[in-house]
Amino acid sequence: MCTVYYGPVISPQSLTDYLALPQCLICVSPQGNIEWLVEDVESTKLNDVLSQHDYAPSDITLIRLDDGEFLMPGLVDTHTHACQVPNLGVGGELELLQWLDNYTFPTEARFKDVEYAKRTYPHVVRRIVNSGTTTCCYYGSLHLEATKVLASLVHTAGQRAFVGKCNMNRNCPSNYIEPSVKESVDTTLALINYIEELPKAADGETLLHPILTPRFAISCTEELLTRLGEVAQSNPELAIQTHISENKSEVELVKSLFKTNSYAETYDKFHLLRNNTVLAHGVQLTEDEMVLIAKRGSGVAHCPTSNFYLSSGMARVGMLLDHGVKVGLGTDLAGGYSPSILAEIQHASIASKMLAIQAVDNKKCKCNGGHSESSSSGEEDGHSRGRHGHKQPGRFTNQNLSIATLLYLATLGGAEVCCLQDRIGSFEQGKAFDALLVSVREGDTGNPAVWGYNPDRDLTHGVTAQSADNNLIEWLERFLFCGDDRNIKKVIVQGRTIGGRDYHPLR
Ligand SMILES: O=c1[nH]c(=O)c2nc[nH]c2[nH]1
Ligand SMILES: [Zn+2]
Repeated sequence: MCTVYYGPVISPQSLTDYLALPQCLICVSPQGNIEWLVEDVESTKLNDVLSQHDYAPSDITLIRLDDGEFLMPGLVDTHTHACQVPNLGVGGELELLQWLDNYTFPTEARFKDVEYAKRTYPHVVRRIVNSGTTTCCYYGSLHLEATKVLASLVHTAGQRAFVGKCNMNRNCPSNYIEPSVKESVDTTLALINYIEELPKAADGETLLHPILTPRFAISCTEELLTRLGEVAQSNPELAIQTHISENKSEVELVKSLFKTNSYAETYDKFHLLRNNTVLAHGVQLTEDEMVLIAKRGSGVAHCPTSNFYLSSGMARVGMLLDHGVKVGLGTDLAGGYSPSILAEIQHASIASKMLAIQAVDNKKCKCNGGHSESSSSGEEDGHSRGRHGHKQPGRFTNQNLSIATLLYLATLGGAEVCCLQDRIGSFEQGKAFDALLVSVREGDTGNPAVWGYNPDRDLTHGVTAQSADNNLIEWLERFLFCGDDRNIKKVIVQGRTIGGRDYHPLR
């Protein structure tokens, strides 16, 4: 039986535009795909529309959204570390390389104990799902068995995901390092095989995918990257995730270890930059690297919470977009301290505003003469020069990210980074129904912030057609900036509810 949702719907369209449809009808097939969508349906016309699609009301399950509720595409987390969740919110006084040695490697080393993984990972996956993440790119630890536990849990939960086991055979502590290239590659292949052999839904599509996960260039020898590049080349569909250019000391170390001119060039040398590569961070990327990444079609996981927390800097998202690089958002737990992509939306917005403010300040300095050019995080910003010698920004460079752009990065942009844009990220006929049912009603959610403490706004008395689309735009904005998991009533993947406040599987 099909499920038909009726009510307000938000759906991204492009980096600069999204649909806010107050009275939308979405029909979801038993397989969880969007059969059809009708944008403007008055309540009185509901049965007419159903019968136009050859349905009698008894043929379908109708879910009418309550006042103050809306549907939006599920959030995509393009980069997180399941094995660092036990360390959330600790260690933020350090920068990347010291933080890895002092906090992160010891935390991940505990997953050698499979029983620890079995106790820990269920909470990790549940928390991430209930945060509204319908698709997630997970890093596991370097351990095969613990990462199989993670993969099985994600599979059972029904989340759309990529799960990878870290490859790391140098510059790591002796109790948390792979003993040989062979062991690293063999266990990687074993995990890929394990994930591919997990049971498939009879009529559904595969939600869980393996992903090649060289931790970062510093923790991999040339021989290991060569072998991983070969694995990648023999399997073009296999996704790849790694870190790139997060921190200045890291970038310098990579260039000296590999004798390359840039971090991106290093991965490219080993055939690891391609259209299904997810590159976390990119804070320090130069414009030449952006050009190369765009040429290879790789995507960047922008992780602003982590970038602020570990004092890495602010990724130039606008410039990446102007170079045609695909960009999504990532929580990067536990470099980031929130499992919610909403926190990344908020921090991405702030980071873009900081960059815009700095750009204006730098420009004023130049106009007054005498100051050297600087950019927030790189040594150059490389735009073509205008008549007065000022660099000319593109459409997004140095601009505040708009609500439309933030929404896009969190949904369809993330889907592009994962090469899943034909399946998820927006509501379109034929796509999978991966969605959130959001409520902004205070009484419903226990989150007064979203309702704005305004006694004159009483949704219980209904939304008028005239005011509805304005309200909807406002609801979205409030949810993105003041919302949290209390506002997410249902987390839906491939048509199936897998989490959210209303999800009580054991009852
Ligand atoms: O934010 C990060 N988290 C990590 O675990 C990591 N490893 C390498 N580089 C990293 N960056
Ligand atoms: Zn990371």
